[in-house]
Amino acid sequence: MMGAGKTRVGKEVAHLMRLPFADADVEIEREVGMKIPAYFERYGEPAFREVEADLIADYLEDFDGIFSLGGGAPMTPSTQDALADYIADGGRVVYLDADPHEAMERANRGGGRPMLNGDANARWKKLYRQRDPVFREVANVHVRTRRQTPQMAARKVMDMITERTVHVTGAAIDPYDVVIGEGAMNHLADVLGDKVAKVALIHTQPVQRHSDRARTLLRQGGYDVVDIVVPDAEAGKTVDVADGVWRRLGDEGFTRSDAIVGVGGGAATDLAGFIAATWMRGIRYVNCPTSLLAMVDASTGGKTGINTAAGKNLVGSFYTPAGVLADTKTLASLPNDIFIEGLGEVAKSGFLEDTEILRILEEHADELRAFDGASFLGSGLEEVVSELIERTVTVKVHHVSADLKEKGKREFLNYGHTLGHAIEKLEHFRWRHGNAVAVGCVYAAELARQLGYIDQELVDYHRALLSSLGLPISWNGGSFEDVLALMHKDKKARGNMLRFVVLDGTPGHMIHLEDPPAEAVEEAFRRIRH
Ligand SMILES: NC(=O)c1ccc[n+]([C@@H]2O[C@H](COP(=O)([O-])OP(=O)(O)OC[C@H]3O[C@@H](n4cnc5c(N)ncnc54)[C@H](O)[C@@H]3O)[C@@H](O)[C@H]2O)c1
Ligand SMILES: O=C(O)C(=O)C[C@@H](O)[C@H](O)[C@H](O)COP(=O)(O)O
Repeated sequence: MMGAGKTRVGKEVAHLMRLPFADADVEIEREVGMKIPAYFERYGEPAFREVEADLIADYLEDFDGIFSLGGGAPMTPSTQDALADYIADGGRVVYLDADPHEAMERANRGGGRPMLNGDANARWKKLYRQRDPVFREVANVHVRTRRQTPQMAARKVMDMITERTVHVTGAAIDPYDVVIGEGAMNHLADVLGDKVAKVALIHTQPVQRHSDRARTLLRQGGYDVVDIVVPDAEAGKTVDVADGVWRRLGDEGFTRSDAIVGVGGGAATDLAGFIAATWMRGIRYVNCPTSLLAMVDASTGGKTGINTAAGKNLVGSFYTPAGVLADTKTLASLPNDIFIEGLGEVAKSGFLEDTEILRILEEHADELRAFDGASFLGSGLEEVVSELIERTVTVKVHHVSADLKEKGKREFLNYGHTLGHAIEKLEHFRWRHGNAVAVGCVYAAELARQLGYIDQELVDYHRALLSSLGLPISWNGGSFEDVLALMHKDKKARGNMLRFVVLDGTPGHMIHLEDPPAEAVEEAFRRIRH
């Protein structure tokens, strides 16, 4: 809208992002050789809109930078089409949604606006009623800037236009988005919506500073926040901890109009999702993953659960979140070893579907292995990691969308997990999940080679890639008998039949392997012991 600060904020964004800036009105005045009010006076609005639409079409084609449009421009149908094409090509169209009173006041102060001739405030309000729904429709980024300085608004715009979003949909899934980027957590209130009253913020102690931020955002959004700190890592994924949280929800009077927000690594988001799935048979929840592994895998797809004496993740439910906000700012506090662990699931997704992931991992192995949260934000590595998160989540979403309840295709996401979960259990969860999965992928590759599905070169490639990332490729813990017993309890097993997922030929081609010969299962195990 007029007075929203498009030029001022646009210039700030351009400055922050070191991009050129152009203002449609300034460019039109240059082109027609006169001021816009004079042009309106002489030729009328329709002629002006024509010039404007042509100029905008040219800029959308050729200009790489931040381009500020006049408030009336998106009302022209040809400009709406041009903006839709621009978005289809990956562009961002930002609706800068300012406080109406502030915008009106600014618009009047400037003067020289032909659209506000007469009673300026009444004209502004009328235009707002006409334009607001159109702006919402044509923009793919909606930035609310109430009570923000131009610098704050610019920072918010920059964060939001550099975000990546993966949309999740499919049979029996209420569609939701996985938003990846610095500041993604700012969407919390938008995702929870205005029907929710109370929010239980479930998190662990090591991510306190991130849950503090979530709490502030929730309170600003008008929610009543109940802070629930759970034991860290796998110690939080137990029935006793779940019981403690259920009691707390009962004491606080949580009903079906309330919600859960999970902040933390995969263990915390698995537990938070499980609580949401079970409390009153299901309430709304949003995940804010803070570890790489939780961002690329655990927070999305709706597998929620806890561990029991019988094994890892054996109790749980498929229960889809309302949204996932993977705020890369949180990675600044992530220790190096936990970051590297997350690369285990990233590599897994490369093997199973997206070979570009493997290429990126190879190219950036040294930087990834040396990850340091303190220097991560704003570094070149942040862009690489954001792309890896987006690609890995996309692989996950392909499988989840096609098969939420894991009847077939989704099982491919379990590459490396049949042995991986057994290792975790036998190591009493002192081994991190992603590390166990890395060894599990080498095991699955060895098994596939035993049975002639892949060649030695691909097995060697597994070892070379995973170790270049700092991931383990062998395990010398429990006995084969112990491992075998646990692999029989894997959720892919049927009756007494072991089932695995393995590669067939090359990365990107997964198959189910049912009841493989016992000698091959054991020989592959021998080969991961060094
Ligand atoms: N539901 C699923 O689809 C799915 C998928 C993959 C893994 N998982 C589960 O996820 C868990 C593994 O997740 P994980 O690797 O995140 O482990 P985790 O949750 O145990 O987190 C590892 C450690 O990192 C800390 N941490 C997390 N983010 C941090 C941050 N930004 N700064 C500082 N410390 C931080 C945690 O508090 C914890 O101490 C396992 O339980 C696994 O079974 C679930
Ligand atoms: O989402 C899935 O499906 C997966 O299998 C993803 C795995 O990477 C993840 O570790 C999951 O938690 C494993 O689930 P489980 O059913 O084998 O416990």
